[in-house]
Amino acid sequence: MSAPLADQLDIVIPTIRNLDFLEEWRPFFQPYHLIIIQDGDPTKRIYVPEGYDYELYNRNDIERILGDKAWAISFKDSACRCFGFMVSNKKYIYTIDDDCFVAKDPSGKPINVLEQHIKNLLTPSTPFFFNTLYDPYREGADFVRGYPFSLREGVPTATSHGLWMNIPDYDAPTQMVKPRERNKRYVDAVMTVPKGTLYPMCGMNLAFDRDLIGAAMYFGLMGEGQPIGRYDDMWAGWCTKVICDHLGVGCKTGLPYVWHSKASNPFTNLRKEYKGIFWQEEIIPFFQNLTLSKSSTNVEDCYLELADKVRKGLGHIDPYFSKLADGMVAWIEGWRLLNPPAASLEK
Ligand SMILES: O=c1ccn([C@@H]2O[C@H](COP(=O)(O)OP(=O)(O)O[C@H]3O[C@@H](CO)[C@H](O)[C@H]3O)[C@@H](O)[C@H]2O)c(=O)[nH]1
Ligand SMILES: [Mn+2]
Repeated sequence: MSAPLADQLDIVIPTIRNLDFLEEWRPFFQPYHLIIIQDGDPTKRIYVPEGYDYELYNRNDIERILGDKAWAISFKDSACRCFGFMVSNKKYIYTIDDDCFVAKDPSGKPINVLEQHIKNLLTPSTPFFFNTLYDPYREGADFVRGYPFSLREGVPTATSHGLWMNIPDYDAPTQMVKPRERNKRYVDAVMTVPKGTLYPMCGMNLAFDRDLIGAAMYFGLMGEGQPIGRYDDMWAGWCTKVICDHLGVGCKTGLPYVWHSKASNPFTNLRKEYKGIFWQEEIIPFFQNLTLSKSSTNVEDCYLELADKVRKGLGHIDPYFSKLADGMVAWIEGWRLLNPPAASLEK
């Protein structure tokens, strides 16, 4: 099996259950280093299948490493995975949920998600003009007639958002009215999300370039003690997309697919996400109308400017958003603590 960039990519897995799913992924994942974020009870022992190279962090580790900034990392929510993005020192991250397994393409061939995500990340994005034949850099495709040649070089790709066969990532209301709906449709396409368009980024099967967008991949304040859950990846998706648009880098969605095996409880999910369902009707226009200043030329500065705009622009909805803005600042402080600029390392 191919294991591209095995020395440049970490796999981040949040888990509050177990890691048995890694047995099925072994042919594809074993060459890579894993960063496991153990959520919930830190005294519980999580078994990692033999033969994997990994580091594992539980809540005690997060508190020990981040100290007075640890509060910004969620507890009892998959949002905890972003701590893995912070501690990694690799250029690329792939994150996957522990109930996602190897899917098969229409020919029955098992899908090597890392191979496809890396292809997506290493080929340019086309956010400024939509190519109707989808990914023009793919074997057997190209830019179609009328596509401006001045734009055909594309821009660097920051994120690669994969999809899911079987259990789709639906919100609780949709899941409640369509409990038996399964995604059986394999769409053989990768496309760039156009500039100025937001998208619902799901953390289930996601890869990104840490150098290009890692510092904005904060999954927010969710789970225990918070008024909202299951909007962790959505929050990160909105923040990263406006910053990618500002910095002129791209976000792709489509291939590869994973097999999402388990539907979480829609009633529990409704309790977690209901505030998000009506808050997002104000949050999304906020992001759609947001512009970042020209002086914000790197991800960290963009993110701190965004935190300030969140405090001012969303604080009226609920005091939660001021706390979330504080969390965004604490996240960058933690990011800088664990990822000091290269120059400061030379001293
Ligand atoms: O308290 C928790 C709950 C879960 N996890 C780990 O996070 C992922 C996703 O958990 P699960 O599969 O139960 O949730 P889904 O509803 O299928 O996930 C979708 O909703 C998003 C919620 O944010 C999530 O990213 C989507 O994939 C598993 O690995 C759990 O073990 C946790 O760490 N803490
Ligand atoms: Mn799941």
